[in-house]
Amino acid sequence: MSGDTVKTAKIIVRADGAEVALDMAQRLVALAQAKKEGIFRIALSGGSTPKKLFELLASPAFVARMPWERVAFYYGDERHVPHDDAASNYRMSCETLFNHVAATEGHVYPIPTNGTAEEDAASYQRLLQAHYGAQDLDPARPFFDVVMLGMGQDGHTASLFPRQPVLQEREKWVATCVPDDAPHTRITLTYPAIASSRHVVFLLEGKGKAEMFRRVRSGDDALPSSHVTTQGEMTFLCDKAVTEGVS
Ligand SMILES: O=C1O[C@H](COP(=O)(O)O)[C@@H](O)[C@H](O)[C@H]1O
Repeated sequence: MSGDTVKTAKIIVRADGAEVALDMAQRLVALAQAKKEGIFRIALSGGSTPKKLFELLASPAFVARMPWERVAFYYGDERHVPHDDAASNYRMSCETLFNHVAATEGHVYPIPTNGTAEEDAASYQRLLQAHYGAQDLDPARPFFDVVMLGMGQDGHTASLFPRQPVLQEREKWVATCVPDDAPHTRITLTYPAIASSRHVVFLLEGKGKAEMFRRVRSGDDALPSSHVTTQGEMTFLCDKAVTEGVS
């Protein structure tokens, strides 16, 4: 496996957000179809960027092509709010995708938010460990087939926010984070859990992401996104506005 970092990641540029979503949907279908045995495990990103992708996956063309019965959906991060809250990543994914595709029933694993944040993070870690079949991650056996990530305008990814202790976490797979300048306590995959992947794909669109993308690619260590690694391949899937002016 490649063992990519953000510096070695491939950059793919598409015309606009619709083309980014189409590329990602096609990529997910191709990877899921290519995996002939076992469950295809995807960690979804939150925020607004993946909406178009989720809607596309719920469209008839993709419903027909995705081998849903072999696909399991997890979450890279969640706001610690009830699942019906407007800020919930799970709620957004249900409204745009899961409520429309019956075949996903029983294959979606939301981060729980009904206990304390610490309890819910520990509970999600136990679920991942049970699905992995071990307490410790083995670099030779990545858990996720695909981890989808976004990037905030402060350089955060998943809910790995600047200046927060979660950035030093190397043991837990799932941890809490209280951003100092963004709403909601968060629950997030940690760096080692994200690294336990065959593919990491950053989905980026809009000129608001250009500056952070430029800084991450140029190795700005202050940004949480700069420290993402994977045991497999990493790709930045961007629209033109993100990469304009970035070498
Ligand atoms: O808070 C979050 O922000 C990032 C970026 O979100 P976007 O709205 O700019 O797409 C997202 O990737 C993360 O999952 C989310 O919880």
